[in-house]
Amino acid sequence: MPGTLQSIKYENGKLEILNQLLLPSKSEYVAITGVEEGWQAIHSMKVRGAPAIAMVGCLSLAVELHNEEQHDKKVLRQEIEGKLNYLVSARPTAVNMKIAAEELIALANQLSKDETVSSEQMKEKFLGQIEAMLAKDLEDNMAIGKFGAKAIIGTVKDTKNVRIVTHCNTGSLATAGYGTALGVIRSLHAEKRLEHVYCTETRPYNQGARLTAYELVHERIPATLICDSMVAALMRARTITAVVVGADRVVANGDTANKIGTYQIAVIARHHCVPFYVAATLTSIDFNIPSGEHIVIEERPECEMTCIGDQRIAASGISVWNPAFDVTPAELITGIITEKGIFAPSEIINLKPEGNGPEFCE
Ligand SMILES: CSC[C@@H](O)[C@@H](O)C(=O)COP(=O)(O)O
Repeated sequence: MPGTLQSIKYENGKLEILNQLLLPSKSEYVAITGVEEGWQAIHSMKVRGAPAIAMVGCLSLAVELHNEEQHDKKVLRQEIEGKLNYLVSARPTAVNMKIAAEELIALANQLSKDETVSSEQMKEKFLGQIEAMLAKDLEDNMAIGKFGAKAIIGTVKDTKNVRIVTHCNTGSLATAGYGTALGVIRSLHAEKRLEHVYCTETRPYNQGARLTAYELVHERIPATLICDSMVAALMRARTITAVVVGADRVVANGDTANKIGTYQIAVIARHHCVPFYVAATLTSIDFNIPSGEHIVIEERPECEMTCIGDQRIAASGISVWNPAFDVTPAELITGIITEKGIFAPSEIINLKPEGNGPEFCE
């Protein structure tokens, strides 16, 4: 079993990512030497998971800027804006890259107007900001882990241990480290309150079977893999304390886009009276979108469903619908676990920073 869970390595203008297409059988890093390779790595899913996508995108720009000399601040500003907007286009559903791009473009605008800042200083401050994002994501994930574990432990009597269901991959591989939903599971395990975690395969791309299972085995967390279609049977057969999943985009009314299959798990959880939590950093919240029906859902190639590796498993000639994400409506979500604490979906709007985005009414 390969020995590392660090998906992103960055130092001094050098970026390497763990090629997640090869996991779990091979642990191989690939160098990303600029924005074009960053875009390709995101698009081809060598790196995936909303926070990791944003970090690799921004760091691929950092690599390019690090290695170039630019004496004109206006040209630098234009280059930054153009390349960040290009990176946003690599995958449509996760919002983190878009939010990071907006923040960095605002910083570039401000620095380019500031006459006390030279082009070299502008570049340095800009690169410093990108590097700080990596550290902040890790810190935020640890806070999510603590808040989530405390809330879930609070729902059980005495010192009873908990059983969790999770979907897709939200761990170290999808973030700067530790993870969001998987961070909550890690924290429960660290506090010795986790009896067992059930991770779904996450058809058709199998992030659960390939990546989450890999992380859980690596961390020696007691875990069992199930097919996505087994969640209802599991909830009937065993007492499940809570479901915890991640998010690619949380919108203003608390509706949440996440990996395809999340919605059906939320429906099943409601039927079985199992609390359903979404764990996400504030960088996954899109206040500009009023409700889930407006979220653009990425559709992936047919072959991801019809084949396993090179082997075709579906009857040839059958048509295929392969949306990569679905939307869980706010009313099925018990709480959204963030680095600032746990909020009901209806409270998410209160986290909106002053002046961020248009006002809308529903
Ligand atoms: C902390 S990662 C949260 C989500 O991005 C994750 O659950 C997910 O849906 C990832 O989808 P992917 O298609 O693998 O990028």
